[in-house]
Amino acid sequence: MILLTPDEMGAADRLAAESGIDSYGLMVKAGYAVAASALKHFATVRRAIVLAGPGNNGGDGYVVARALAESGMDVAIHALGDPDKLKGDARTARFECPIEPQSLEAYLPQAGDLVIDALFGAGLARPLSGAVTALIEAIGRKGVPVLAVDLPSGLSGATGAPLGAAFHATRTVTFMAPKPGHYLLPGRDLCGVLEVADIGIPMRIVRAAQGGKLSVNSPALWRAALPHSAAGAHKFSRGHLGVFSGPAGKTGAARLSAMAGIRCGAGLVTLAVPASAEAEVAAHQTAIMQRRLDEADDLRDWLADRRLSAFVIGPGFGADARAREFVQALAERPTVIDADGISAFAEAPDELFVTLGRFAPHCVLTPHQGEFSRLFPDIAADDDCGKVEKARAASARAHAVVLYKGADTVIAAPDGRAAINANAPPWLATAGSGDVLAGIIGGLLAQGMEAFEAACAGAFLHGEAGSRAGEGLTAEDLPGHLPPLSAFS
Ligand SMILES: NC(=O)C1=CN([C@@H]2O[C@H](COP(=O)(O)OP(=O)(O)OC[C@H]3O[C@@H](n4cnc5c(N)ncnc54)[C@H](OP(=O)(O)O)[C@@H]3O)[C@@H](O)[C@H]2O)[C@H](O)CC1
Ligand SMILES: [K+]
Repeated sequence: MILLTPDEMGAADRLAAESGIDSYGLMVKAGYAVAASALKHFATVRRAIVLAGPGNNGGDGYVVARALAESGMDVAIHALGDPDKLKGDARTARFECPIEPQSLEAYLPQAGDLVIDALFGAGLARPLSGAVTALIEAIGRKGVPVLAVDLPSGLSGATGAPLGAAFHATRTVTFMAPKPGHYLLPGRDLCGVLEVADIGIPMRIVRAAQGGKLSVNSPALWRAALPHSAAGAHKFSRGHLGVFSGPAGKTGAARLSAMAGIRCGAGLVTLAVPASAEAEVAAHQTAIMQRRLDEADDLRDWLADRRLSAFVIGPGFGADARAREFVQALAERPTVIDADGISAFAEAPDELFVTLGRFAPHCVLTPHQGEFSRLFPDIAADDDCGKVEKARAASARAHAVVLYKGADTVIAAPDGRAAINANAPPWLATAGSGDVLAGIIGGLLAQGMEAFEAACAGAFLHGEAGSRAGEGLTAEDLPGHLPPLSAFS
């Protein structure tokens, strides 16, 4: 599913106008779509209160008010600012609406109301005023449901972060394509249930306006890149994944990665284990192979085996000089660099970026927020930048695919492609869950998938496994609940 930033949506509007599509017609369709949603989902409310802002979002609100009044609903409009100053389509909408707007201050929220939030949408430019903030709080205290037009007012459609206060909507109706702010947190929560209404801008125009190659993560993005298992495939033709274990007492994380890698189809998985942990790992594994590997020299010997097609390093490994040395040796081949593999470079991130820059972008970095801040402190601290832009900037700098974890995981490639993952159930945030994710991606890389597609597919499969395992899952449950890849091809 395509995502458009508010700027790209503006470009789509302009392209639509240039191709002769009437912009007021779009506003009317937008308003009627919101009214239809109100009638369908809030049938029992006593009256609808349209809060209308000074721009085209407000214009949509006047159309909603007219449409609801035509259907027999009791409707009032409360306008922010002077309605006589409305311009263009919003002015037309105001004068085609038979209901005279009252002031915003005159609205006192009552139980039984439905608030239609048409204050600000794509044009929000600064935090909401104190008066609007107080009204949002009063509406919240009364428990009045809110249906937001395009975006809950106060929320940035670009970043998913509120500029100050913002409405917490019950539902949001947006137009043509969702915006990043509908999927990134906390925006996703502030939107409530999201509806996308077709207001008649042709898809060719929507696509032409989409500069940034951003989508919601779904099988459509990576289905064609999935490894297909030919009936007679030899185990080596399905790839060989190497996973690096930590020392004795710290082997669980790598074992989880290894299990996930074999479950998602890698032909062979070998755990590379320091001598101190050999007995511990051997006591746990059956299908996974094991190899003693202590020093970087042992690693270089192992790398002479060209059939090793991908690696996972980081889970439980230890964030030390040895981790740096291993990552530097592994970067020539597709490798998932997770956890300690990332933190090991906290003092010298450029060392990692220079190493990764020597090769094609076939590695995947999987930082959570803390690890991201360690590796990209300046990008992490840029409050003007949303999570998508942060992941993109990090990916370009690191010459690797970056999977920036969280309940709204973002995957970005150095060429600008990006996807927001939205299928993770809340209970997926549990100890060891990230180790499983690293193993899934490693398993897909080992089977020859490109890094961006493997990371997107990995995040999606991880979310699916979490949903299938259900609430109360532990990370051990996840590999066994991975759907077969054939379910998506
Ligand atoms: N194709 C579509 O998606 C269509 C969308 N429509 C709707 O149009 C809005 C976007 O309309 P726009 O006029 O660009 O922007 P807004 O209505 O969201 O807001 C702009 C006005 O608000 C003022 N502003 C901004 N922030 C604040 C604030 N914090 N406090 C007070 N005033 C604010 C801004 O004033 P400036 O001084 O900054 O210029 C503008 O006056 C989109 O969201 C859809 O709902 C079309 O109707 C149909 C096609
Ligand atoms: K709004």
